[in-house]
Amino acid sequence: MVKGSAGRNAEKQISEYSLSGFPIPVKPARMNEQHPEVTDLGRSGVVAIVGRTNVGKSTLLNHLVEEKVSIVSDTVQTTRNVIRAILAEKRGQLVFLDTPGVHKAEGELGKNLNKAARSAVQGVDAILLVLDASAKPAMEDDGWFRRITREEVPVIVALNKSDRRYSCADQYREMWDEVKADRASDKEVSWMEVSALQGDQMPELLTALFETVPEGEPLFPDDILTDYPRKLNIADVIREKYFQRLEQELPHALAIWVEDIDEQEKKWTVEVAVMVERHSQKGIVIGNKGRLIKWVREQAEKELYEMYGVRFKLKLWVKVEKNWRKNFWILKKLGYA
Ligand SMILES: Nc1nc2c(ncn2[C@@H]2O[C@H](COP(=O)(O)OP(=O)(O)OP(=O)(O)O)[C@@H](O)[C@H]2O)c(=O)[nH]1
Repeated sequence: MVKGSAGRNAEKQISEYSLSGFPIPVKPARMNEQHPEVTDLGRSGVVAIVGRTNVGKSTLLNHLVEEKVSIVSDTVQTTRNVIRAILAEKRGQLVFLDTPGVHKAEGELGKNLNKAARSAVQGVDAILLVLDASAKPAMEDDGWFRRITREEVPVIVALNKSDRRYSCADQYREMWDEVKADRASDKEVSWMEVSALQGDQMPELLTALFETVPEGEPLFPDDILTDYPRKLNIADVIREKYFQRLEQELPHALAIWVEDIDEQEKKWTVEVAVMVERHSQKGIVIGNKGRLIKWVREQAEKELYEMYGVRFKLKLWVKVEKNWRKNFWILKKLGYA
């Protein structure tokens, strides 16, 4: 199991990711035999990046992860959160979540924001609250401050856009003090003045994040990291072909899942499960005399050849999974069902 004070959170996260149908094993922590209190594992955790719109969350994330990242996909979601990026390096692994729904709710204060905010930060190991230090604090910032007084996990507050001459950093600190007093909270947060645009304090922020998350095995094994975006992409191409041909007829619960890629120099053989819910839907995705599935395979192989510059052999297996819908619902959110 994942070690560390926030270990339970990480376990919870993993079970949520696993819900999505992907095998995300949790390996036991390796202990250092001479110093059982020390592990050689590095640190890994899930970080929610929150803050009102336009404060620079995306810019900041892009800068933090640079090329070291495996961007999973903009559309890869768990039931609540979008995995925007996974940063894997020798210090460990940081899984960054974006928070769909929060942006939309941000304009409407009160209940909606509160609900979205609550779900955005639930179960994570650390929260990175991004503020625009070059603009006056807004009601939404107050909302976020209030929310984090209630969170037990560590919070780093990034006062972004510190490259701009006009700074409201002090006003944000005052607002935080007021919120704390109002809530009788003794919550401590770490403050950092950064510029995502210019990259100021980005290495320091990354170090702070690594120090904040628990020690433990990486949340995502390396092979999943390399394979994952490619698998999603191949699944997307196949799914798109089905969409082109079926449109209305498409079984509601159709999911494409790439199970395996065997990379030979001249040809990649890919095992693909085409998941449907009921036996009656099997015929639809196979088509009369297998014509549809053949067409989908050929079209997808052609497109993938153009994309990757290597020949593809797609092996499409239609599978009926009675309980697929539950998974499908999640997969749909994951962006490839
Ligand atoms: N001067 C300055 N501009 C910045 C900085 N960080 C981001 N910006 C600018 O602020 C604007 C918004 O940045 P985004 O990264 O899109 O903000 P966001 O918080 O992801 O926005 P939403 O997706 O709407 O929530 C862009 O024009 C960025 O170039 C910074 O450190 N300094």
